[in-house]
Amino acid sequence: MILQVEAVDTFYGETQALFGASLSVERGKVFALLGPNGAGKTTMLRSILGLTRPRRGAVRFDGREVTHSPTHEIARGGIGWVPDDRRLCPTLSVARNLGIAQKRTKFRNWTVKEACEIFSPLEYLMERECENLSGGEMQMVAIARALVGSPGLILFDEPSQGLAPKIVGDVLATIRRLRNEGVASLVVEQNAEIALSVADQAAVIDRGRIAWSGEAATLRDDRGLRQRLLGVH
Ligand SMILES: Nc1ncnc2c1ncn2[C@@H]1O[C@H](COP(=O)(O)OP(=O)(O)OP(=O)(O)O)[C@@H](O)[C@H]1O
Repeated sequence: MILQVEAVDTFYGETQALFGASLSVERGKVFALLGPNGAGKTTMLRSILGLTRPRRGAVRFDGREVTHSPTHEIARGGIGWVPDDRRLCPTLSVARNLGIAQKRTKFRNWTVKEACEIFSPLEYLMERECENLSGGEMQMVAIARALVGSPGLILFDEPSQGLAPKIVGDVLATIRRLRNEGVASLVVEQNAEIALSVADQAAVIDRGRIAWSGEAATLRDDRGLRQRLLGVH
């Protein structure tokens, strides 16, 4: 396993958002965490990165406990993050945004050039300031930025949000390509159909508790189960 989250309880002040939530992501595989608005998906990602620290439970990345490590150290260890609002430096060029994110880790080390070969349209945008990109282009830059950090695992927060169907297709194809390159992904999505189309394993979170976990194919193929867990067809 590249990531193990074990029975975490995470709070915002006195409000508990995760209740004994556990999940495990296998090396080089895609894991989908599904659930409705406010279920705790983003909180799970924040708990893994130490942005909102779990009060109880443990987070292990690449065999090492990181529950109490500073966020920058967790990221440097090889966890990439693609936040739902992208968080690019708007006045800097694509090249600068990627250049400042470049890191070496024990995992495969990616140069800016190699990351751009995965996302071929980026080559033509390198000198463009990020504030002048379309939503889809920003998402591609945000993924490339995660990749030049040479991660063993990338956390995707709602990667389809606000994107046209064609661009969503490109993002899914990219997640599949990263998988072929041995990079694992944890994809948090409200849209189960989209996430299940790329996932190997999946879990459903409901009001801060993991309600189901198993093979993604089981959820993909069982309409009744999907309906019961997610209220969708
Ligand atoms: N900064 C915060 N302060 C207090 N409560 C918060 C904060 N952020 C999230 N919460 C609460 O924690 C719970 C889980 O929220 P979270 O954002 O993790 O859900 P989510 O599944 O990612 O939903 P969405 O898809 O709407 O982002 C919700 O009840 C939310 O209101």
